[in-house]
Amino acid sequence: MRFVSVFRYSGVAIDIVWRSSAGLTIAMAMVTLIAGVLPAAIAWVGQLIVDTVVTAIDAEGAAREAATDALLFYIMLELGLVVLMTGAQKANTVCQSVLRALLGNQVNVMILEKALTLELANFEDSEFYDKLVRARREASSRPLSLVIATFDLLRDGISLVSYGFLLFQFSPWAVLLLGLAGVPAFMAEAKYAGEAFRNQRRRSSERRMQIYLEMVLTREDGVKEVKLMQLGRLFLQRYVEIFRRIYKEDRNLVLRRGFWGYALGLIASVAFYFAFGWVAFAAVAGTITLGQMTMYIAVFRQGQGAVTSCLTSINKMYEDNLYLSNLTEYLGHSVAEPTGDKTEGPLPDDGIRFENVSFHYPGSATPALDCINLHIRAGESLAIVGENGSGKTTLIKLLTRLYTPTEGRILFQGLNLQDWDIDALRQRVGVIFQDFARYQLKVGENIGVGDVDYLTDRPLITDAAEKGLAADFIKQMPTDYDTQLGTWFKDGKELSGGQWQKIALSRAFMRSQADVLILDEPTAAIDAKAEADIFAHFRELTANRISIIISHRFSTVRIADHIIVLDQGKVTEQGNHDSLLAKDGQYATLFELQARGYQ
Ligand SMILES: Nc1ncnc2c1ncn2[C@@H]1O[C@H](COP(=O)(O)OP(=O)(O)OP(=O)(O)O)[C@@H](O)[C@H]1O
Repeated sequence: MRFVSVFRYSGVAIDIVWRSSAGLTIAMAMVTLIAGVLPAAIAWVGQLIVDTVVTAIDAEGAAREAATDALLFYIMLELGLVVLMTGAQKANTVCQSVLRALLGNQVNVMILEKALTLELANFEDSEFYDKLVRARREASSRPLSLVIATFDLLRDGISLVSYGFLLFQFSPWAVLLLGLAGVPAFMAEAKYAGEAFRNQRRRSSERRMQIYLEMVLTREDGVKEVKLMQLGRLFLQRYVEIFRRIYKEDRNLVLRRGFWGYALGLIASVAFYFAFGWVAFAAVAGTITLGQMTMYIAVFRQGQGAVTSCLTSINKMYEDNLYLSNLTEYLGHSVAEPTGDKTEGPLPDDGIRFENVSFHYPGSATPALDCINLHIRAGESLAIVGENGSGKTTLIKLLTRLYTPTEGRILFQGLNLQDWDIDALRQRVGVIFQDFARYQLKVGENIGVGDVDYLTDRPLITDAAEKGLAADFIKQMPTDYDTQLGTWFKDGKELSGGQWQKIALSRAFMRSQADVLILDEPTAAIDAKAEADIFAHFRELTANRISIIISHRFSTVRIADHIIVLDQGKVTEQGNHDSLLAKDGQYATLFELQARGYQ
């Protein structure tokens, strides 16, 4: 039955909460139990009070005195129970506040730890990425909210059972009436909450588009084009259209839900006044005392309140389940086995070999790389040229094991990349991609992250900055290497595109120990003179290492020992600059085109 599904993730949520703090979870469970039983106990003592008052009115002498003593005792008892009850409620709120902070952190850490184990491909999968973003967005509230709703449901369940127990003494039919009167509203709520839950799930991609449009319209990197190309109205219109579609569905649901909630709520009211009359006439007939009458009426009213409260909890649980299903799917995502434990290869001087390597991006029909065979010898510099989309960056991604070849294998020092310990492999390879990171950190840290072991090694960082030609402009910054970069944080300095590239290049120069250094079009925004200087440094640094450069500038490419031309994922030509010119093929054509442009 669908209703049972509201409990589906309660176990998961309780487990997460338990791991945040076992003590607080137990405390919350105890408090729930107390808060569940006490209302019935309070109603029961209320009955004793009224009956004792009636006895005291009728009694005289010693009997009256005994009755007033008893009355005093019951009032004190009632007071004690009420104090306990409010204490339990307060303790519950306190536990929730403390747990909220602990739990938010716990869930966020779980999400981020998982993110560290994921592959690049996961981040490029839109649905999966959406799960990650949504999991993070509501991490601090949802698991606790589900636990609270579950506990509230239990508390109301316990209250209902204890009310039932009291009512049973009046008549089993009254218990049945209390139960049955709530059923229609219960069923309707379960149905509509379920529908709302499924709607939300189905709309996930529309919501994602809205979030994306919000981002483009409000973030600094999108705003420039939005203004200049006058895209604001268009995007806003799309945003509103999505809202309208969603709103229409939601409005219909809210109207139906409201109507049935009212209609079925009437059944509960009729049932209550029927019970009222029944109990009152029983009191008039003398089958129950005045105290019992007050108690049964209170119990019936509170019982109906508990039923309503159960409905609210179920409703919340559906929403929270949506979140938890997202979180557990994300956390349960199976991660490819970390392969390999070797920290060096059998042939240290063998360099890198691609043997019949092909690669398809997930869901793509055409291969991004098609049967690549390549040998990069130790100490050799390689340049890769080719048109946009020819597969240059993909080749680097395979070499750094961000992806695994679909066919063939890549060997480094005579050992298949898959057999390398991933950390050992990445220690040996330094790479700066064209879409390098611009960390909103200090300048020194932005360079130091090139080798985290030397994150704060100022002499090394200064040296790397000199080689990357960043040192000059860093010296002119307010607090040189301690200057905050970017616009996100206070006193942050924004850099020009070329300056950011120089920072990224300096980061590459931190990797002075790496065996392979790769620059993927890192100099596009850098002026020609600076580029020549940087490559002179790069050559110096990589004299005995493998260096790989992807560039569209032939002035850079021509100095490489070996050049390959990629075209639609295939190596179409290879050799050095002179031999490729002599071949008079694609390389020669591209070279001439560029050279002519400079004339
Ligand atoms: N993450 C990805 N998912 C799916 N396809 C991709 C992905 N990245 C690249 N591709 C596709 O793979 C092919 C090769 O892309 P790649 O980025 O390797 O080209 P490139 O030669 O580096 O191009 P450029 O000179 O523009 O940087 C392209 O057809 C591209 O559409």
